[in-house]
Amino acid sequence: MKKILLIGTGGTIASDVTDSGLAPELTTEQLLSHIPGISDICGVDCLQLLNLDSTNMTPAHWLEIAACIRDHYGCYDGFVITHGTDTMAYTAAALSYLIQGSPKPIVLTGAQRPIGFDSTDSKTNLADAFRCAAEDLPGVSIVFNSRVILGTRAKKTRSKSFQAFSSINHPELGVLRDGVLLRYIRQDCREAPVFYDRLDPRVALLKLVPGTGRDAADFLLERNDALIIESFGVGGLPEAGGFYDCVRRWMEAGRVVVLTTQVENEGSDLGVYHVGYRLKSDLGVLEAYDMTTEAVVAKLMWILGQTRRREEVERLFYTPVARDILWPGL
Ligand SMILES: NC(=O)C[C@H](N)C(=O)O
Repeated sequence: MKKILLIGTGGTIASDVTDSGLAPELTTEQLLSHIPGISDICGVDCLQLLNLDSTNMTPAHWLEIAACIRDHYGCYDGFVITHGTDTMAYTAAALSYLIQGSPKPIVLTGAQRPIGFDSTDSKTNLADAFRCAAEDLPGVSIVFNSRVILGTRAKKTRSKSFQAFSSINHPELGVLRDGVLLRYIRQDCREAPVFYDRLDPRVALLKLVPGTGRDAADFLLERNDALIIESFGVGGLPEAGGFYDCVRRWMEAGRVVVLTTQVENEGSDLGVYHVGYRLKSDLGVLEAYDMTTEAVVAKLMWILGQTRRREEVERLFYTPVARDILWPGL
């Protein structure tokens, strides 16, 4: 029987009612006690790493989770991480860069309703996560509402209903039907994973609204090593307001600027319109293409944790990791 390590980090799944709203209180042992049939699926050891609402999760916590998996990697066949849904897609992306090519499953799950509630998605999601962790499902994925989503492609697209996550610009890896995993795609993996233990958290995100001027970009670029600008449509920057000068100046000062889009599906294509064309051809900004913003954030933190050399940053950014970027022109 497969041996799985359950790593608890908090979230709604582990939450209980308090005077000031739901808060994570349950331990991993208490979570497991809600899945009486678990011994038919796999053997489980419990490890309580954190107990946080995922709003409080930081890049330092991502490093802690990755280090925990590295420390226990040899002793288990797979890993289940219970996590809040609000920032689960960021953690899944971060783990995809911090633990590359894992032949063993690293499965994140959580819930929209606490495990102790009469109506809850917690039990199904947790049992399904164990089923997946005990299968041949390499790499980092999110198992939620009977779907398996690649760690680099997940996005929380519903704040309340059970179908909380979507797979963006990539098919789902599989589905669970009556507790059986039907795997559509098997992620590539190596014989042994490559672990990383450094991130640069100085990565900021600016979402444009019509009329946004350069002040906000200047403010963020002064204080960070990279800025992701979520612009409109296939991408571009407003021609009024000094954005081009702002980006040029900060790139000359060594900052990394990435253009992406606020549109959820199909990604950027900066060369199409005049408002985007020069950004690439003259200034050399990077563009996200079909990557999720969550993956861009985590990838930049991972890259800048290793190097500041411009050509190396660019090479790593456009090199696919766990199918995070699949733009045909690359
Ligand atoms: N459904 C959830 O888990 C939401 C919770 N606020 C969290 O992200 O920790």
